[in-house]
Amino acid sequence: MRATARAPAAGTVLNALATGRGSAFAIDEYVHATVDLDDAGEVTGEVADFPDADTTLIEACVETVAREHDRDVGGTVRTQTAIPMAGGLKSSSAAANATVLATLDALGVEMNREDACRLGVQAAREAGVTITGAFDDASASMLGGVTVTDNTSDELLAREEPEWHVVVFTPDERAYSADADVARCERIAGTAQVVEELALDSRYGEAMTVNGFAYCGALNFDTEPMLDALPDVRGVSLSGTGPSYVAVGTREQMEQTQTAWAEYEGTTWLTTTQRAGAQLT
Ligand SMILES: Nc1ncnc2c1ncn2[C@@H]1O[C@H](COP(=O)(O)OP(=O)(O)O)[C@@H](O)[C@H]1O
Ligand SMILES: O=C(O)C1=C[C@@H](OP(=O)(O)O)[C@@H](O)[C@H](O)C1
Repeated sequence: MRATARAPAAGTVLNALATGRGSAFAIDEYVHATVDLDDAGEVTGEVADFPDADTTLIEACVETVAREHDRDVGGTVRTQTAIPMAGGLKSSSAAANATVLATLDALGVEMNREDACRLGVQAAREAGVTITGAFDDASASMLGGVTVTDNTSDELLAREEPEWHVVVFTPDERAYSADADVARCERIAGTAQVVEELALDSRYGEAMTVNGFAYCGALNFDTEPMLDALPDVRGVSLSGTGPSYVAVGTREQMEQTQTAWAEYEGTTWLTTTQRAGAQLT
């Protein structure tokens, strides 16, 4: 019983740590998962090229799906990706979604993608890799496009399919979401509510930029990369709890921003929004 799936990474419009409400958009970069099920009783995870990576999340995803469908399984789960872990680009949500879809397929059971996504969120909570459950990031990755969610109830508030060019800058350091200073984020709840109103009004670019300045302040990240991109882009923000930054706009605007960001140490790349979401492969 082997199955494979892929799920896209994502960038942030609104970080949910302040209010529990968040918004994210899928990008055209993927985490691939391969699930092999047997009757061994134990699930073992592996991240390709990272032998020391924490595999708790992907193992929890296989176990959560099996439990939900009253199955007692063991086996292996392996992810492969070029997306950095703990980079703010939702590799954890993408890894969970790809693993959940592959596990469902290996078990031969069907489930709608929104509910499948909620299983991955449940597993992420169990694995302790998230603060709010991150249904915002998980839904963007599972469904594609941009989503706005309430992570306190795992409810989808809005979803659209914008076509933006995207540029990403990932400094070399890492920032685990579970280590973020939530108390500092809660102090900017008023600003986060303004960002939510902009997002629910489909003003995603402006929402992103307000989110970026507010969360750079709360989480102590440099605002300089945002200033480099402004005023010419549609939106620019710190992604998630950092350290990556994302900007959206036209291809030409993204190329200009990439040139500016190439001056920093780290990796920059151009991509686009992704509208199809996670898929079996
Ligand atoms: N590609 C992956 N394969 C397996 N597990 C992953 C992967 N990416 C992230 N994770 C899990 O998620 C944790 C990092 O979560 P988080 O800090 O939210 O990262 P990100 O911002 O990249 O989503 C890792 O410690 C690991 O448990
Ligand atoms: O753990 C969480 O609840 C969250 C983590 C953040 O993302 P990253 O995992 O990308 O840092 C944030 O953007 C999201 O809204 C909620």
